[in-house]
Amino acid sequence: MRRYWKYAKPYLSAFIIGPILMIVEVIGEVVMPLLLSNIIDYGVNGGRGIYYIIAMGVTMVITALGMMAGGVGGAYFAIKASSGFANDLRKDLFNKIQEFSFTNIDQYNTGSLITRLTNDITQVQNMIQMMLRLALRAPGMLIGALIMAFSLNSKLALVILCVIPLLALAIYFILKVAFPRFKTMQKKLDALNTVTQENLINIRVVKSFVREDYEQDKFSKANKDLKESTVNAMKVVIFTMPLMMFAMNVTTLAVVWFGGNQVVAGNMTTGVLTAFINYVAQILISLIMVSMIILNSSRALASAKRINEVLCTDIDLTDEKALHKDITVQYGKVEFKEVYFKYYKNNEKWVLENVNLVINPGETVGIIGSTGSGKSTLVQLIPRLYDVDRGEVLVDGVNVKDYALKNLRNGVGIVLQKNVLFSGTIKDNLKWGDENASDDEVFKCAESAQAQGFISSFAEGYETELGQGGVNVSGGQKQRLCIARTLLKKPKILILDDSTSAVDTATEAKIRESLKTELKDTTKIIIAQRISSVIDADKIIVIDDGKIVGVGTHGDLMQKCEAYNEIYYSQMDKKVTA
Ligand SMILES: Nc1ncnc2c1ncn2[C@@H]1O[C@H](COP(=O)(O)OP(=O)(O)OP(=O)(O)O)[C@@H](O)[C@H]1O
Repeated sequence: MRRYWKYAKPYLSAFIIGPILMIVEVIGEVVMPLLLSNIIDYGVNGGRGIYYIIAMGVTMVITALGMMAGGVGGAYFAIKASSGFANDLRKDLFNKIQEFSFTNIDQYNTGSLITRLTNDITQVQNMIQMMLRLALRAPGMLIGALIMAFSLNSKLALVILCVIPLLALAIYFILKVAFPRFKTMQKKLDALNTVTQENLINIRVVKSFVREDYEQDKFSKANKDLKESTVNAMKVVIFTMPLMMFAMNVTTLAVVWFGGNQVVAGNMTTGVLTAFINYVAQILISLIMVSMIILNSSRALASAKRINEVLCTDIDLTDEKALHKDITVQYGKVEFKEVYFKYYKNNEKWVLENVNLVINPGETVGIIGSTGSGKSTLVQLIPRLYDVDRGEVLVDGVNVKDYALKNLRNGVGIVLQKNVLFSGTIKDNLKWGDENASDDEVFKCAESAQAQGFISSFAEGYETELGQGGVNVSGGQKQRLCIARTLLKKPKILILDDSTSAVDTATEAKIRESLKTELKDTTKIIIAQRISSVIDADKIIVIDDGKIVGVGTHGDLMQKCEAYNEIYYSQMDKKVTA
């Protein structure tokens, strides 16, 4: 609750004025039946005449207008407060996700995060809006109508009191059943969002594998699960309304029966009975409102817990304890000292084991190894995308944990293996590396990444709009744009994680050449599948099953590293066969 108070505070005036205005409506609702009873008893039956009836009628119209103003104002402030609250909460939730480390991101699936950012917040917003409109109105109406009913005829009012505990008990049981069902419903919505999102992102793969039927079945199942869990939860809600109506009708019948007898016996007037029936209706309607508030709150509570889960996630990778927050990467020296790492902390096997390594400023270092040997994992430790479990990674002699994350990552440019572009123009995408870069700088980096040629061939050049994820450029073009984007960052350490795999060898050689001549002082770490991509490197690191099994130039490794020889000859064989 303390967490949510923060979001209510900026809208405190709306949170207070809204319910107060709703009270105006309640007062009107309580007064109206009394005015009606006066018209019947004193105007019609009591013979006070037409002017009395008109005066009462006018009072009723004025009261109704007041009620309308209160209702509209109350609703307006309720909407203002609840949407402001939801807006700020959504923003904070999104910001929190931006702070997530890679490990945190691995914990949640994207569909679930989308549900939490959208539907779950909407549930909380609806609950707040409902609360502000009804939280004072329902109890106000209940108490007001009860007082009026007792003051009109206390014996008859006892009939109403009998039904209240029964209803309260029924609501309690309904809620007990409803809460877990709402929780399940939100989980099913997560699953549906995940299936939908995965399908839409990978629609081209689905089509190329002709797996539409399979995907349709998968979607239908998730959709059916959601439908069933919704029906299951709503059954409880469906049951609430008729139960309330039943109680209302039985109570009204009892009041008409006992009240009617009193009218016949001359102990009660028709006007009072009419007013009484109105109050009974108000009492039961307010009970329905209370039950709706509670029911909706239980749904919103399930959502609030899910939102809280994200907000309370411990960010396992922060720079809070960094000792040198103000320093930046100056030279680009990288050292690994007895580094051990694994993704799943309960696993026995290390993904990286006892890694010791020194990469000097300005060096070009190639990393070679079989798939899954740990190459990407190794380089991701440099900009602290993951933290080591044992040992330390140093940049310019300082532990990466002691840098401000922003400074470290500004100094280390990494082109990830699974890199994506964003919707927007090519220039927008490149400027992602440095939003203040001049056009000349953008052109220069595109040139170095060998992207200038194909960009100029597009009719719109740098203003060409890229589709979502960069769908309208080829794989190799996309890789070159990603490299250019990273070059704009002017990093001291440049890491290319298999970033030229889709680029032809001649273009790749040109990229290597331009990196060599134009980024002389930058430390370049290049992960590659092809030995030809790193053959000229100052140093090649060979990784096998998470361990470094060879470090040296191509010549050194050919002489002393068996694993390197295996890779080399397997690639030469392929070449000969090809
Ligand atoms: N996010 C992750 N969560 C859990 N395990 C992971 C994750 N990323 C990689 N792994 C595992 O860690 C090991 C090393 O993976 P890594 O991506 O570093 O290999 P790689 O040498 O770069 O492979 P490739 O050449 O195929 O890109 C593999 O066994 C892989 O399954």
